[in-house]
Amino acid sequence: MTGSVSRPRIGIIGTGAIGGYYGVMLARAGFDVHFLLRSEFAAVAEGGLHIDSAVHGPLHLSAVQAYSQAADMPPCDWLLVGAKTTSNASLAPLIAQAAAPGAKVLVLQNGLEVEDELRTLLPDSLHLLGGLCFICVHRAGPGAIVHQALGAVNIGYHSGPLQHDAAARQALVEEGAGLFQRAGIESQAMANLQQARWQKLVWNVPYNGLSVLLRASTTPLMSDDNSRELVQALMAEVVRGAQACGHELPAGYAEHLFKVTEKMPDYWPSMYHDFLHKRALELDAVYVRPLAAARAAGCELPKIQALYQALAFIDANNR
Ligand SMILES: NC(=O)C1=CN([C@@H]2O[C@H](COP(=O)(O)OP(=O)(O)OC[C@H]3O[C@@H](n4cnc5c(N)ncnc54)[C@H](OP(=O)(O)O)[C@@H]3O)[C@@H](O)[C@H]2O)C=CC1
Ligand SMILES: CC(C)(CO)C(=O)C(=O)O
Repeated sequence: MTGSVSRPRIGIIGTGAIGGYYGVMLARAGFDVHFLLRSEFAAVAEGGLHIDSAVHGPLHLSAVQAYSQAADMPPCDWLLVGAKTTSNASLAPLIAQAAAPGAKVLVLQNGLEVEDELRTLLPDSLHLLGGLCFICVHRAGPGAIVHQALGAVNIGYHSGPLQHDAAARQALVEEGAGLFQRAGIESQAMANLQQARWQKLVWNVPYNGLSVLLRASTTPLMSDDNSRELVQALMAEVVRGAQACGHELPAGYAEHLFKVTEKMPDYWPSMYHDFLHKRALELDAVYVRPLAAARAAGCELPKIQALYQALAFIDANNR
């Protein structure tokens, strides 16, 4: 038995900052949420999930339906993937194990083409969607998540049984956005997932990489003339790359994100946390694939290329 249409069963594949935050919000809204964990399983099964949120105050989900094996999870109607892109290939069998027939798999990750590898490894009967999270969250300890700001999730359809039925595809994406909206989270259905992914890269390409390269969070990056100029130049290259690939981003989008960042609390992007904890950096998703896509469209992005080369060196020497 899966959940009902009005109360679908939701599985979280990878309960870190993103998976934990959205999973807790959905559970608090009354959804039947099941959490797959790895290193933090024992701590969460015993003590629950704690969110220290600057927006909602302290939140505690005490009775967490926690699993250390996907095979033990009940069949889920929606699966939210909250692990890093660097582990996608190894996640595919876990997703398939936890999926109800015809389930919707929503990949809550940054980067370009992150669904492509998963698609080849998942059954054709599963819908694959991408979700772009505009949020500042990080893990502070086992089962402990800090939510500093924002929270919206924009969703688009990638592939699956509805690939050739635009109206049904749109309805499914709206159903996904509706889950988040019912949990008080802003969520929009995006008509074009690839464009939405390029749009998100306008933020992640400069700030994720520069935080690692310069060991600097957003406040110092936004307080220095040289780093401000570099952020703007990198943003402009992402916009150019997107354009070369056929995605005209909304006018003034880079300027808008630059201003949003000036108003954000001081923030260390998720790539910096990976660097700090000696985990693999999401370089393929955030740099390699956008660079390759732009190059294939005849567009070189030299500043992003240089940033990537420096990060690849740092990543190789950090593990
Ligand atoms: N943090 C943020 O503010 C934002 C993050 N993003 C994107 O969201 C994605 C997730 O990032 P984030 O939440 O920060 O990452 P985290 O490192 O906090 O969380 C990843 C989680 O996945 C778990 N995991 C990985 N592999 C498995 C597995 N095989 N079985 C079970 N659990 C597994 C990890 O467990 P373990 O502890 O064992 O490693 C960890 O709990 C990334 O693509 C990131 O770029 C997007 C927007 C904002
Ligand atoms: C841009 C930001 C900080 C929130 O909008 C984010 O989503 C990220 O860290 O990837």
